[in-house]
Amino acid sequence: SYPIDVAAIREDFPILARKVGGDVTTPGEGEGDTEPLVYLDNAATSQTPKQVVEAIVDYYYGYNSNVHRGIHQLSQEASVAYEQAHDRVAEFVGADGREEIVFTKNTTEAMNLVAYAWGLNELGPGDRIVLTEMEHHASLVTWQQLAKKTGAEVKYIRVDDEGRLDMEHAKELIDESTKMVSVVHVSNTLGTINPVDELADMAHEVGAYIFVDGAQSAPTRPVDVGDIDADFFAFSGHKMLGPTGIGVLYGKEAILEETEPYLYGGDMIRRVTYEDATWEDLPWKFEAGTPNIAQGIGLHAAVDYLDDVGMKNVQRHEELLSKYAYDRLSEFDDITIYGPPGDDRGGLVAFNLDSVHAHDLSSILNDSAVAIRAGDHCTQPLHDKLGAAASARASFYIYNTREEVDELIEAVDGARELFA
Ligand SMILES: Cc1ncc(COP(=O)(O)O)c(CN[C@@H](CS)C(=O)O)c1O
Repeated sequence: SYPIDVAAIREDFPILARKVGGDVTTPGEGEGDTEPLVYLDNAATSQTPKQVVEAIVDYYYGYNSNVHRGIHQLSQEASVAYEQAHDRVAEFVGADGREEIVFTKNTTEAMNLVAYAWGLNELGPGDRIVLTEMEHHASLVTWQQLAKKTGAEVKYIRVDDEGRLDMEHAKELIDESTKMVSVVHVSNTLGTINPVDELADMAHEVGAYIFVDGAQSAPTRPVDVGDIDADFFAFSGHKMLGPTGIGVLYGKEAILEETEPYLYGGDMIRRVTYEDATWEDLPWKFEAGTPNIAQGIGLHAAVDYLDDVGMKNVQRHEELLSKYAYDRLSEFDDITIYGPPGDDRGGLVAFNLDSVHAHDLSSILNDSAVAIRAGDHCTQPLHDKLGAAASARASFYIYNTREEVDELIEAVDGARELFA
């Protein structure tokens, strides 16, 4: 049975009562918007509950100020709130404390921070970076380009026909020359849930670090970075009920302590002379300039909201919806679904309807007020491997229902008839 009271949850998301189908040049519901929205693009970005918006409004109405600088009360209140947001996120992912939690713009920036603050100094010819064939461009392109700059080499763990990692191949690739293993926890295209704890052991056995891309896992299941033994773990606030403009890099304190910053400026320094500078304590050393304060406070509220729902309940809800969608899509022999079976995947299903290009399908579904994603989902090499220029993807979250999956199927049926 579904563990979440979706009707109650949906009350917290005004946008889910939206009607669509009208003019797109004027933002928000307007004339011609008559069809109730079915939002199934949560892997791209989730919706935002009132509680998060109100936390941000409270900040701007009540204690907006710059952090770590002013002595006046507003600045102290803003600083306390911003620091407590770090503490709350640390608790959410099982980090030891705020020293291990760097706020970034998003997952992409968190990846680049490690590549350029750690990788540029540590990697060179003869060193190996091990990725997987299912990596998102945020990690794949980042490490690929860093390898070009440093002379390191990149190797990709194979993905099998069911969309799972070939762990024998992983063992082969993760060798003594390996310095970094960067792997997506839950694939945003296949829905595959990777054995990141096993991969962490393999990396540590050869003295390498592991970077876990948690963009699709932190929002959708309990995460404990200690259990995984991740050296780095990244995720984005906008995929977990938070605002855009806030992401998180978790890093083991000892590693962050010995890593030089790569963005310089105010806030991240302790003492500056004309000759040199010394750095602020963690995590501030990695947060140069005025941070996204309101967004950090919004993320704090999002984490509180998710914890109230319960991450095990979030995971279960997603698994049930995803399996239901997988089973219903599997009823058709002209639909190709990518990734593992419906009972062994995260809360998303990427597929193609044989007779209809994914973009056309998405456009037709949009005509039925069903919002899904179509394209390569920032995994172009994976799509090349799948032999698909693009795919359609439905992705679910805590406010979606079985009835919405039925609407998806009905709209796909309609597209089939249109192109039959
Ligand atoms: C596994 C994974 N890793 C990194 C990112 C990047 O997150 P940012 O907040 O954009 O930095 C994403 C975001 N994937 C979106 C946009 S391509 C999707 O529709 O699938 C992701 O899914």
